[in-house]
Amino acid sequence: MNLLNEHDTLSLAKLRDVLIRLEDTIIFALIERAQFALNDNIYKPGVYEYDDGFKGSFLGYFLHEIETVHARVRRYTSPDEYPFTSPLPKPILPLLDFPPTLHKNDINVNKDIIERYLQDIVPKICVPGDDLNYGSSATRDVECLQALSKRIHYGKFIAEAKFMDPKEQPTYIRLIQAKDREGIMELLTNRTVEEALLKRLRRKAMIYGHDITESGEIVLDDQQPEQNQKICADVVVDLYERFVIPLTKEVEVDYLLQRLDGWQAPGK
Ligand SMILES: C=C(O[C@@H]1C=C(C(=O)O)C=C[C@H]1O)C(=O)O
Repeated sequence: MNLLNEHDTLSLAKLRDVLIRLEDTIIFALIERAQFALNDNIYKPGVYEYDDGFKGSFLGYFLHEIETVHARVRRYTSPDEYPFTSPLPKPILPLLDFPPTLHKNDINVNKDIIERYLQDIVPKICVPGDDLNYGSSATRDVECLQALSKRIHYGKFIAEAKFMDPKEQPTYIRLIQAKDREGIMELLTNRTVEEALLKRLRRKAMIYGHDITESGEIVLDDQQPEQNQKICADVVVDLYERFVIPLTKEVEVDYLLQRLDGWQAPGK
């Protein structure tokens, strides 16, 4: 997808559209996970013994294997990040001329995201207990984590777009040079966008979380409103409010703090 605007810099509007689309991905991934019980055993180390000596939980093993494949494959498209000794084929698609850090970690699930997902989200969306669907549960966890990680790491692109806004750039440069984390955070925060997002998310979670009949009615049981919701809208809103948005902004600030390293403003 082309995320550039008419000046060939990243378009903030297009990036925001991507984040809106990712809301759907995340809600549906959570709905998929919520079909299965908590299955705590997949999060405990020592339940299985792995052939290759891996120590950790079943989910940890699963993620480790998946990320290894991603890293192996990705070196063809982002060779700068993988200092392998053998020469690598040139990427088929030319990489956009962004700072190399923009490409890093865009798929890797990081520790913070995993911890908060396991402590805060899974116990709220799954019934406690064990239905022995370990493979299915772990697969859904991987999908949730990848979607969350992607969304949160999009903060780098968002931050780049904000930095390239000519009206804002001088202020960003001043704050970055002063290493003023709070000032950068304040400048990149857009409360109107955040409020609109949370409202939209609640409606989406409510709508996507209900079945719809062939004539288009939403199946609601007034006697048991909780029972026929596949996912609780409050949990999804809370997830974004306390976890997804703050981490995205953290990524934005971290990205901007290193934005001037080795950079010269055009024309200087
Ligand atoms: C992502 C952006 O930056 C910030 C983070 C937001 C988010 O994570 O949803 C929303 C608005 C901004 O406060 C944006 O401006 O769109």
